[in-house]
Parts: sequence; C-alpha cells; structure tokens
Amino acid sequence: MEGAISKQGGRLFENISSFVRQCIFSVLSVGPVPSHIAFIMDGNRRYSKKENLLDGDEHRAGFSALINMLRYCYELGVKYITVYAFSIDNFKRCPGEVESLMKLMQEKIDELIKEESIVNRLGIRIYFQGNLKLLSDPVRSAAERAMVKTASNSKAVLSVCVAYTSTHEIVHAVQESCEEKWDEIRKQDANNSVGNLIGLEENGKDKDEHLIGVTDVDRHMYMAVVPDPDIIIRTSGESRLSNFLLWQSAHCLLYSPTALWPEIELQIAKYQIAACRFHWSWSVVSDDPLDRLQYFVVDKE
Ligand SMILES: CC(C)=CCC/C(C)=C/CC/C(C)=C/COP(=O)(O)OP(=O)(O)O
Repeated sequence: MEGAISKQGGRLFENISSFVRQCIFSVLSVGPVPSHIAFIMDGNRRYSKKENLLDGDEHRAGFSALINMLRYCYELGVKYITVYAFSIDNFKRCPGEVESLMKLMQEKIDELIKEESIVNRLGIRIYFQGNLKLLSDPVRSAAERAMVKTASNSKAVLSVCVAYTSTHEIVHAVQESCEEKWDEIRKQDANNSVGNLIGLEENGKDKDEHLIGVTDVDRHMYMAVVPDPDIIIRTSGESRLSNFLLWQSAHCLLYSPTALWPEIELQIAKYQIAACRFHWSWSVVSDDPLDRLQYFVVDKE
C-alpha cells in the first residue's frame, strides 16, 4: 500500500516537473529565430576522460553531437550553421591525435555526402572554410568532393572551419584585397607607370579611392558566403573566442553553456538553443519594452 502511494507520488512529481519544463521551454522559445549560429565544439577530450572512452573516440562522440545539433537547428529554421572543427593551432597537438582526427574527418565527410545522409535528406549545402592547402590530400579531396556534391542543396548551409584561424583569414582577405586594388590601378592607369600612387595624385585623382576599405576585406573573407553569426556557442563553459570568427563576431552574442560538446544530445541541444535564443532575442528586439512585448505577442501568434 505504502509502495503504491509512493509510486503514485513519484509519477505525480514527474508529471508536474515535465509540465514545468514544458512551460519554461515555451517561454524561452518565443521571439525571433537566429539566422546563423556558430559553434566552438569544446570539451571532447574532457568528455572522453570523464567517460573513460578509448583514444580516438572523443571526437567520434563530438561528431554525433554535431549531427544532433544540426538536426535541431534545421528543425528550428536556423539557416546557417558553422562549426570550428580544427584550428591551425590544432596541428600542434600530438601527431597521433591529429592523425586520428583527420582520419575521422575523412570518414565522416564521405558518410555525409552519401545519397541518404542527413545532409542530403535535409538539403544542406556544405562549405569547408580555412587554409585547405594545409590538409592532407585525402582530407582536402574529401572536403572538395563534399562542396561539389552538395552545391545544389539550398535549404540550409553548414560551414565547417578546418585548418582555420581568424587571424589567418583576415590576413588572407587583406592580401587578396590589396591584389585586387593593384589590378584595378594597373587597368585604370595603363598609360601611367604601374601602381605609382604619387603619379595618380598628380593626375588629379582622389588617392583615397585606391585605399582598401572594410567592404573590400569583407568580400574576401572565407566566410563571406554566409551572413555574420548572430550567436556563437562555446560549450564546456569557456568564454574565449580562441581565434574563431573574430571579424564576423563584432555584433554577436557569445553563449557558454557548461555542458561538454559530446554531451549535446537532442534534448540538451533543444534546451541550450532555447536558452541562448532567449538572451539573444532580448538583445536584438527594440529597447522599448512595449515594442518588445508587441513583438513577442505577434511572434507567438
Ligand atoms: C566531418 C566533421 C565536421 C568532423 C568534426 C569532428 C569534430 C567533432 C571535431 C572537433 C575537434 C576539436 C578540436 C574539438 C575541441 O575539443 P578538445 O579536443 O579541445 O577537447 P578539450 O577542450 O576537452 O581538450
């Protein structure tokens, strides 16, 4: 008898807590859906230690979390998803780890571009961004194959940053911008001595028009194919950017949940995204409280 009562009590408690969770989730889920979320998938090795995984399995678990997050973001209507999969600094890790991570990447890229893969079923286009020349031939070819094979998918975009660091991306974009400007100058002033800026001034032209500006650099960023992120999520409680999207993160929200990246199963993905969306919504909707209220009411309908 006592057992039956405590069982019933337990069930009642479960129902109430599930109802409260649902309410919290509904409150968190109002407001606009971000167009672009970027992820620093941090904490794979810590997870592996915690769960006593075999060497190499830490990033395999990380890849499963990526698929969960991808699926949920797609369901929610987030059009652009970007992940920091391997930085240029990561090449300094022990050779065994770099080799096993590269092998995993090659294997998973090939899996991703199969006809029946989640990427093709959902119509997701994949870009690999970074200094791809630093990758081994098989990994680079797999990345290029993936970009070609998914080029006609148009429902969402997954950008995978590999052999990537933001400072390298910025230097690369500035160099490309300079080269483009020099080409323009050479074309415009074919009769003058090539690239002689003093000569151009003597011809009465505005010197400033030959300087490179923000929009020039912007256009030459690897990430120029997608809009800037609204939110960067770095798991494992770290709140540093670690050379990721420095140029593109000028106005974005950095969110640092304590969960380790491989712990992101579907349910956790749902709650983490809802929580950071809530923070973000309040920062993008007007400062006027009445405007905000109106926005959320309209959005809910
Ligand atoms: C095809 C494809 C997109 C594959 C992605 C595979 C994947 C999940 C890569 C992440 C690698 C990485 C350096 C994670 C950071 O955790 P960490 O190793 O720094 O862990 P720690 O912070 O606990 O040390």
